[in-house]
Amino acid sequence: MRVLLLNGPNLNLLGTREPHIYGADTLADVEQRFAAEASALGLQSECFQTNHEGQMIDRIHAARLDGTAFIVINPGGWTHTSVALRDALAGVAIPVVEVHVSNVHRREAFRHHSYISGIAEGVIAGLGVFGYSAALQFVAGRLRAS
Ligand SMILES: O=C1C[C@@](O)(C(=O)O)C[C@@H](O)[C@@H]1O
Repeated sequence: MRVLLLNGPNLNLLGTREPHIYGADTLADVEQRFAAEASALGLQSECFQTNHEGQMIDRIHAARLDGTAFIVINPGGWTHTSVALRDALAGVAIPVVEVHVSNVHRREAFRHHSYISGIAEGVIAGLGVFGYSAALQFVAGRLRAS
């Protein structure tokens, strides 16, 4: 069973970007932990980050054909702007967990709306980078049950 971790724009800057909001862990830390935890749960995983919306949409389309059973995605700023990203996720019909490092609901009003939440199985926000691990635990339980 393969889980795909997707990170959108600016998440390559984790660890240096606004650390008071996003913490000190880098994207490499997050991806290494995700791969190790997935493997311990008996899951295959792949991690992908891009700052380019079209590349993200192409990666999501490819997931339809590469055996991806679940997508964990932090869509970054596209959360609040991208109908196209939502359509791509809905179009491939792979279940999705949406993760935000920060508590978007405690931040600026423009972060309160997500185009992704309406097509996600669940949403995690504000748990820091632990949110990725929490998502993975949920996914492992779901895949075990199926
Ligand atoms: O880039 C990001 C990161 C974020 O998705 C988060 O992980 O908290 C929250 C978004 O509002 C923001 O644009």
